[in-house]
Amino acid sequence: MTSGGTSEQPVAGTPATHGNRVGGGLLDPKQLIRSLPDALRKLDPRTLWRNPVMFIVEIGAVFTTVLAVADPSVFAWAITVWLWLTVVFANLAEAVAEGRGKAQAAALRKAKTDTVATRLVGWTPGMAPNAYRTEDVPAPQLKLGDVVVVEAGQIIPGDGDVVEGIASVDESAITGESAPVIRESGGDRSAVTGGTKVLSDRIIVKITQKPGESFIDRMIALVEGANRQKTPNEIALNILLAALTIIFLLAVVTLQPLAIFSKGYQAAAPDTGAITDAGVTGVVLVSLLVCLIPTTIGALLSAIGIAGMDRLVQRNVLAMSGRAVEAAGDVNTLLLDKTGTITLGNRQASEFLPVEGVTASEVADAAQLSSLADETPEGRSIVVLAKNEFGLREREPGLIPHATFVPFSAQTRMSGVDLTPEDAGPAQRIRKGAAAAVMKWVREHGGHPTEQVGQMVDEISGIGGTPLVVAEHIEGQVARTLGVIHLKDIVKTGMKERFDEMRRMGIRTVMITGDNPRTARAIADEAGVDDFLAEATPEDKLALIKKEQEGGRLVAMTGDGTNDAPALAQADVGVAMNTGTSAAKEAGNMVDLDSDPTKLIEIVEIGKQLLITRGALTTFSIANDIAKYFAIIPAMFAGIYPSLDALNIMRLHSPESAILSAVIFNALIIIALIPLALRGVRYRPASASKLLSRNLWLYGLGGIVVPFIGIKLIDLLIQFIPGIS
Ligand SMILES: Nc1ncnc2c1ncn2[C@@H]1O[C@H](COP(=O)(O)OP(=O)(O)OP(=O)(O)O)[C@@H](O)[C@H]1O
Ligand SMILES: [K+]
Ligand SMILES: [Mg+2]
Repeated sequence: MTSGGTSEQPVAGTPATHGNRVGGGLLDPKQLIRSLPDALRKLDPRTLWRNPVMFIVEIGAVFTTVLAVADPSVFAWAITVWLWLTVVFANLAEAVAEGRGKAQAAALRKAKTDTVATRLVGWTPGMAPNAYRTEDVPAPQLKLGDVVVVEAGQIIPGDGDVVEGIASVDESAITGESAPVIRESGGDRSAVTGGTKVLSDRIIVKITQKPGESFIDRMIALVEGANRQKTPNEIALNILLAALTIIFLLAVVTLQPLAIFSKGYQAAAPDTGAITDAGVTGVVLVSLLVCLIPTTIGALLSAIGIAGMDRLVQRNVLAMSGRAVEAAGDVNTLLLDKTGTITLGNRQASEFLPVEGVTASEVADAAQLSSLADETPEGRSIVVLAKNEFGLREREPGLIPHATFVPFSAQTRMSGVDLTPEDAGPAQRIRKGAAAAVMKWVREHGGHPTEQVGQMVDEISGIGGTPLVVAEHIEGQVARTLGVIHLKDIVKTGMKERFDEMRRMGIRTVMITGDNPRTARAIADEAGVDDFLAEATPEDKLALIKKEQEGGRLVAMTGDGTNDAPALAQADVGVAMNTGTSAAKEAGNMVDLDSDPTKLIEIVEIGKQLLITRGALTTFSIANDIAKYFAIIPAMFAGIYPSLDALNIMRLHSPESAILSAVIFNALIIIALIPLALRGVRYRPASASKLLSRNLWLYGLGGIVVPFIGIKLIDLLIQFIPGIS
């Protein structure tokens, strides 16, 4: 059932005009307060142990609480309070990061209204509307493989693929984009999402979701961070942080005999709040430990990961795994398919070119006949052009007796029809498709494609068009080519600039297409990709990805078709277009709701930003801890070894105030860095080594200088607290 291909099809790639939830540089204090209950809940050791650094701080806080109760002092209680605050601040970072997805989850839940579906019983493709029965079932009861009909004004009851018809659909419930999109059977724009609304026409949809596993369900879980798992990189960093924690634990423990020995050796030295004849007090030991272990990055690590995912959601990209986001940051090669990705994708027939001895009308007639059951946009456009230019009637496929339609496949790269006339005349077979495929078919049936066909094919290819050769084989004769159909497709605007940007980021772009090498070259040149692969079958795409992945290189791929699915699954970053087929969406590890293939540039940027932010804050955290070491130790021991006084460059008020200041600074720096962790370090295209050295300087040096200033300022303030010596 062809509904005509003349409908205006919106251009994929219009960026979503989502509400700006990013916020400015500063953290809204209200956000902190709102997330406080969640942060307190996260104090539960059963959840906190997953974060080894903060878990140690919590154990330390429990320990100093016991000590402060047993032997109360202003100092002991002040330290205890600030240790607990350290853990709460860390939890707060994570809770705030998670909280940002909550509003969106609530909006998505609203889209999950329970509709009633009209299920078709005994339906087969091409069946007339009165040949099957319908029944009403509640949407949640739909099973995988059920077929439903959805008409204008109705909500689509579940995720699926359009198997018949074409409709405009309002997907704003999931994309936030109010412009309607076209969903149609046959092509690469067949997937529909439950909860979206059909605005016009009528479509038959085959349900592809299992009950309770809808796209919206998964989206909700995703934006809420419900099933977020640590990525391998995060786990590795956590192990490193845990190892550092153990090293510092040992360092602090060995400090004790040193302190006892020193105190005995320098018998004349007075007791201080930090060191007595019994050695360093428990409270001070814990404080030292907490200051030295990498609490800053330990507190912010998880928030950085969640924020990275969230930044993608804000760009209308759903990443199914954190690992994919990280991989995006390290991508070396980007593979894009041609039709619908680099070009607009509504390849339309524009001309029927006959070979000598054949009329254009004859080519049109054969082309139309062979396309009657062709549900691809190309096939439909051929039927429409033949009708408009030659007045050929649209023929219902069911009305032609003894016709067997041969559907298009990416492997054969042709489609057509086999006709057996009723009057027992010779059988006729018509094929149309990629030049190489059809010419091979002609030769296999005794024919010889003329040179003229080759010239026409080259001419169309040379200007970036897709030539479809039309051929016929009548029983008892040799096959012959009738002519060529010119399919026109347009390269999307702004592609060259985007690919230039990719090149600056160090990413190689490769276009892959099932089209012939000439067309491929013309489009590749116009779009400005680095390389291309033509006449690619799905297997070729997969093989290319595997080859690119050799030696540990990471490959990203965008695609929308079922024939892209194997490649999407193999790619390290597989971005499926939301408009694509369900198979493509299942295979990839990201879905772009805007169906904009150049979105990969932003995805790569966000991935890089995530990696850079994590690296920068790790550098800052470790530099920070080293600085604290030099702030506290001289202050502690200066009373015992007056000669150490030369090292005591910070001139802190007393050992006690030095330690308390360091603990307070250690806690406050977490809060101060939450906005940076959530927003991410700024990223501009540059080589990886340049970025690395720049960040080492900035965050390494900053990490050393900032605590000196911060601790000094806090020390100046707290010396006035009564009870602090
Ligand atoms: N409906 C059709 N009937 C016959 N031949 C077709 C049809 N659609 C496309 N073709 C031919 O088959 C070739 C391969 O199609 P395929 O969909 O695999 O790749 P493509 O659309 O050209 O490129 P891409 O991989 O970028 O989508 C096309 O280049 C075209 O020559
Ligand atoms: K620390
Ligand atoms: Mg295609």
